[in-house]
Amino acid sequence: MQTLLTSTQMRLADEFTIANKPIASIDLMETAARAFVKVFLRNEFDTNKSVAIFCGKGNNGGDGLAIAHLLLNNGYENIKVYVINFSKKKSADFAINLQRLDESRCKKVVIDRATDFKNIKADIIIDAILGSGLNKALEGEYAELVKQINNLNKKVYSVDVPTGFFAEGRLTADYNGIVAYKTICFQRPKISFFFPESKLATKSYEVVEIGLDEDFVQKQESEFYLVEKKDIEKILKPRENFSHKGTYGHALIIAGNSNTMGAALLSSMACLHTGAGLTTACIPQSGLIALNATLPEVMALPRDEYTRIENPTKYQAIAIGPGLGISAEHERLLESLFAANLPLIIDADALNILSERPDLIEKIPEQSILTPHMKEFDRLFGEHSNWWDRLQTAKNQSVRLKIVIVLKNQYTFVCSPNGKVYINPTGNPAMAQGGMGDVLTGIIAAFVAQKYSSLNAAILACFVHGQTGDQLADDKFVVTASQVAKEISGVIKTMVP
Ligand SMILES: NC(=O)C1=CN([C@@H]2O[C@H](COP(=O)(O)OP(=O)(O)OC[C@H]3O[C@@H](n4cnc5c(N)ncnc54)[C@H](OP(=O)(O)O)[C@@H]3O)[C@@H](O)[C@H]2O)[C@@H](O)CC1
Ligand SMILES: Nc1ncnc2c1ncn2[C@@H]1O[C@H](COP(=O)(O)OP(=O)(O)O)[C@@H](O)[C@H]1O
Repeated sequence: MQTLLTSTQMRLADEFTIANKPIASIDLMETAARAFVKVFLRNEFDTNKSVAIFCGKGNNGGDGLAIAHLLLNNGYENIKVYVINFSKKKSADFAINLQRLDESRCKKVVIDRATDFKNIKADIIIDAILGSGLNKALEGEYAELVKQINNLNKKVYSVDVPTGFFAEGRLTADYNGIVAYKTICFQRPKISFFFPESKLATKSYEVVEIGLDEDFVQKQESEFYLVEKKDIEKILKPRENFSHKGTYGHALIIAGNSNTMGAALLSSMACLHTGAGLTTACIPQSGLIALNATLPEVMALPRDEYTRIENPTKYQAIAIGPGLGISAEHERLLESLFAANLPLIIDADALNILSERPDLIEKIPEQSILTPHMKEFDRLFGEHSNWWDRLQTAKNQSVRLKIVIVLKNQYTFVCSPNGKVYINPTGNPAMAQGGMGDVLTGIIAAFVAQKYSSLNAAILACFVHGQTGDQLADDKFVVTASQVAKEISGVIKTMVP
């Protein structure tokens, strides 16, 4: 897992590295600038293009000055630096790099007022005005300048973080910072990049190593971790010699209704392909033919209005909700399962039933896994106007109820009862189609059946679900839920030891 750091912690890592490694502050800045330029040149190899570099007077601006120098040395002839002189203060490394630049042949203009700023002819803009030192929203001259830069409609590369964008904390819809084409950020992604609101600030981001002490960075106390493939490879267990279907658990999927049988089929199919030893689908009578015809490996437990799950302990995992439908019978079914006090996987309509019964929320068995998307989450725990607040609620509720909340999104947040948030990096917009969540539920059920802890099952499931979608999207515009369900097994095979 990559530990994600706040801006303050990044500054500490910077100080620690300078104090403990044989590298001076100005050289660390040079390393950061080099790392930026490497990615920049890979994206923009036509050195005939003209580049305007906007530099504030802090360390972000210092990076910008060093970048100007490096681009000149890499064949870019048409570079112009705009020094934003709105503040008297300047950082020491900015001052050193400004002197170096003055001694070079680089063109430089000082902007004292946003009104000094004339139409810029450059093909590309590099934004190094303000970085992670941002301490309040942009206003006055800065806001005006940024507005004018955005109005140029040029391709903007931001250094470390778009000017005006908070690297962590609440993001609002009235964002007035730089709109970047790409942000090349240092050592770790910014926590804010994982929130949907970040699309207002940058189309994409790329992280570059700048030589900060990795050990120090990794050991920082954090609430946020980014899951990596190597974590998944560590958690996944191989199929053992002499194992049999009983070894890998029995999963029960309570799902589907007359018009939503597909949800039950998708969950069951995903459960099957993720390796549960046995899968039973608890579906209405009307779905039996469909189930038998499409998923012969799955057993059926016909569901009617009087259905109770006899002996729930015979299942190692019970998932409830996809396409279930909301009714008094289903409410009673959910309540009776809660009474058995076994951890459940709770999705879709089972979540919607809970949002009508706040008293039942208090009775969710510990270690259960809830898989809400944004709307289901807000129905359960109240409206949120931004994702930061929503995630704080998810974190608090996971701790309070001792459950795992899988808050689904492009980057899904897995919130654990220990207060940590594990961010899933896989998945893509080709997966934005109905049924994809049903597949995720089936995958989680299969991992729980195979005796992974609730937290590990959720982390594993989100990763392989997204990874399968990513692989399929290589040559597809859209990826369907059944395609993902069928391909999971192949993807797991590439990651299992
Ligand atoms: N840490 C690392 O690992 C490394 C970091 N590096 C680089 O350093 C960057 C961080 O640099 P930094 O700390 O000097 O701050 P930066 O963003 O340049 O801001 C400067 C000053 O602007 C001001 N200011 C803030 N908000 C404002 C507002 N809304 N409107 C107006 N003014 C505002 C504020 O001054 P104050 O308000 O306190 O007077 C602040 O001090 C980082 O993004 C990366 O590029 C690399 O070089 C090497 C490794
Ligand atoms: N743009 C996207 N990028 C990555 N994953 C996505 C994207 N859109 C949807 N997904 C994934 O697909 C699933 C959608 O779940 P959900 O909204 O419950 O779907 P449904 O109810 O239709 O089955 C989630 O796991 C989500 O992470």
